[in-house]
Amino acid sequence: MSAKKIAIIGGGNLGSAIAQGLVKSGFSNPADITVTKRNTSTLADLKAAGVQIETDNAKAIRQSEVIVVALKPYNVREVLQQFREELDPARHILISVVTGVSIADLLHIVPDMPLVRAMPNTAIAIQESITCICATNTTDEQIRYVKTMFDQLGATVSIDEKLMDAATVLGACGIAFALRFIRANIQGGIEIGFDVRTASLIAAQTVKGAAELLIRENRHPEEEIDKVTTPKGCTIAGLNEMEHQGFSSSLIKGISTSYNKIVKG
Ligand SMILES: NC(=O)C1=CN([C@@H]2O[C@H](COP(=O)(O)OP(=O)(O)OC[C@H]3O[C@@H](n4cnc5c(N)ncnc54)[C@H](O)[C@@H]3O)[C@@H](O)[C@H]2O)C=CC1
Ligand SMILES: O=C(O)[C@@H]1CCC=N1
Repeated sequence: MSAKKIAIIGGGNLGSAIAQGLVKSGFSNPADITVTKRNTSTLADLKAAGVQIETDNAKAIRQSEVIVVALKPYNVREVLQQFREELDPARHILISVVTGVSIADLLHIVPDMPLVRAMPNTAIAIQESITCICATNTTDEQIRYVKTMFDQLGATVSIDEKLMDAATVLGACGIAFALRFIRANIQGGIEIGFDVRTASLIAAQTVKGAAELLIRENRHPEEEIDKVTTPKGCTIAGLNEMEHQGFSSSLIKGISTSYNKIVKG
């Protein structure tokens, strides 16, 4: 269990998912986590789990050593300005999970801070995130701490900051892309005869199995696809029809559109 106290500034979708993961993993004692939000009514479950809920960011920062900033990109600068006097480079580590706001931008507001940019996804709530990280002004001990924390909440990859926007699309937006793929499978499953609950279970477990084949066995997708596609069989017939309809192309174009949205606005 982590001895450090953690403040999560912005208890929205991602901020509260991080708090849930920290509690579930046992990495932090719930009482050592403070989540802030202006309207705290949506944080009742975290409160019931023993997490401290606050509206006062300055107070949360004063009582913590690790500060996770989970604010929207458009208000992070303004809110960070409001509590920057509370941040002490000798005491605090700042972790920003904010999309598209660079280390240079953040250091402009809070100079000299040990700073980590991290890009997790919402599966962090159940310790299944992939979290990409990069850091500046951090000691080896601080970066080890942050990596250990995110390792408890899934898997961690250290990347160059220039890949952070790409990490956002592939890892964080990727949850929505994967879920839309599963939803389409469920809709197809219902059309060919399953009730929605059974179709959902089969579709989700099948995607989980496919992912585990890659993660655990370190295989290339096409190697596994070859094992499924019987010559003249139904899999290759379906796959080819999907490709004629632009399946891979639409995914690649979607990924590149998401990326351009971050980079070009
Ligand atoms: N939702 C996701 O899957 C992911 C989001 N991100 C990034 O994480 C950040 C947060 O995203 P979400 O959680 O989706 O947004 P959100 O809008 O759900 O959460 C932001 C929270 O900050 C709160 N807030 C606003 N002003 C505040 C203040 N002065 N003090 C304390 N709290 C304040 C809002 O009430 C809101 O609950 C964004 O920068 C987003 O791009 C990154 C990866 C994944
Ligand atoms: O859609 C967004 O802008 C944020 C960033 C990654 C996931 N959600």
